[in-house]
Amino acid sequence: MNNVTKTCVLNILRSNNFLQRSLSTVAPEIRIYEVGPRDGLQNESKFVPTDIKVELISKIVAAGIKNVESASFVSPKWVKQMSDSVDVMKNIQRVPGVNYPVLVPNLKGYETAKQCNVEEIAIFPAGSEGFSQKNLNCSVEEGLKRFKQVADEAVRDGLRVRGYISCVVGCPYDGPIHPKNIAKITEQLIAMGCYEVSLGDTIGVGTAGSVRRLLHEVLTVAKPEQLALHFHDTYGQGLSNLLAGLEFGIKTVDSSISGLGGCPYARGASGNLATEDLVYFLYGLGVNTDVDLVKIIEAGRYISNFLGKPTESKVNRVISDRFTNYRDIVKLASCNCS
Ligand SMILES: CC(C)(COP(=O)([O-])OP(=O)([O-])OC[C@H]1O[C@@H](n2cnc3c(N)ncnc32)[C@H](O)[C@@H]1OP(=O)([O-])[O-])[C@@H](O)C(=O)NCCC(=O)NCCSC(=O)C[C@@](C)(O)CC(=O)[O-]
Repeated sequence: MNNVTKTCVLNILRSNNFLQRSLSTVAPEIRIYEVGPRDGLQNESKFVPTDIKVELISKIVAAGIKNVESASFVSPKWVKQMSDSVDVMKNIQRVPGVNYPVLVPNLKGYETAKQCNVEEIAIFPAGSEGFSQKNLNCSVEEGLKRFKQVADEAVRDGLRVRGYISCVVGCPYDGPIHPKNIAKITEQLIAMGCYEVSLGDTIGVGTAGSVRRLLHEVLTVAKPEQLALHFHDTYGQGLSNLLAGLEFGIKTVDSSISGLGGCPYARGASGNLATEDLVYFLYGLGVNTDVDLVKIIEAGRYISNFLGKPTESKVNRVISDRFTNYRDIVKLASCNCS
């Protein structure tokens, strides 16, 4: 073995030890925050009728997911797919203990959200100037001012406020984004009263390396329990990015049924990390999840069939119908196929 090979092997062994040590500190429970009915559908050109959206939400909840972002009170001129959000919120059968948050861009959207008796809203400044202009028609600073007005009202009304930051690693218009910029916005969102800030890799360019660099910076202003990870899977890095994030003690993960998703104002953005792939991955880690993968797979097939396109979830694609009990899939994911 030459010296270069020896160094490589040593580095791999060291990183494996590090991985095992850090995985033992991974929380036994992970909170899954489903964004499919909003982030997943907003980019679909075929209009999804209200009853299909409502049925999708109900199937996801029936599978055991407790947080389902269900609608978006943005301008219908900007995102037509979300134009029936009031009807969606009025028609879902709310199950006690389940959180049905909605996206809100400004005070006008907030007033509509309030009329729908929501308990949690999400505000969503951009991490880059280019994306802010395209997505919100204003600068990052103006966006933050606007979102502070919304957060002030919501906190006063006793609602929970979640913050997203988009383009936390890279922007389709401005290129790479410095982690310090994201830490600064995170700090501002927490000061506005956000109980959690979801770090959005909107165009999915992140890697385990860039996610680590980002988290090193953001964790100087926030605790792990104040953060969530939101990865689009454009370059197939979603799960490895997630593993990098879990090593920092973050316990909330956003995902989208069937891997749907993308942003109409972010060129090149593809779907989010698929919920089916996430649940299978968590089974394999032995992380406690009360989610029934068989039912989640059914929900993914339901919406993919409606949209008339194949699922983006690898797990959904390969798990055959012979699995009728999610415990069999847990065994498979744990390599315990007796
Ligand atoms: C922010 C605005 C509204 C500014 O849009 P604007 O055109 O600058 O708004 P305006 O204040 O000038 O108003 C223009 C018209 O829109 C109406 N309007 C204004 N607001 C609303 C509202 N809330 N609901 C209904 N109507 C509204 C308003 O009443 C007026 O109507 P008019 O007088 O012309 O008839 C617009 O840019 C917008 O809606 N943007 C949102 C776009 C969007 O939803 N993008 C996808 C979100 S996903 C994302 O950001 C990333 C994330 C969160 O998923 C994380 C990740 O993936 O990384």
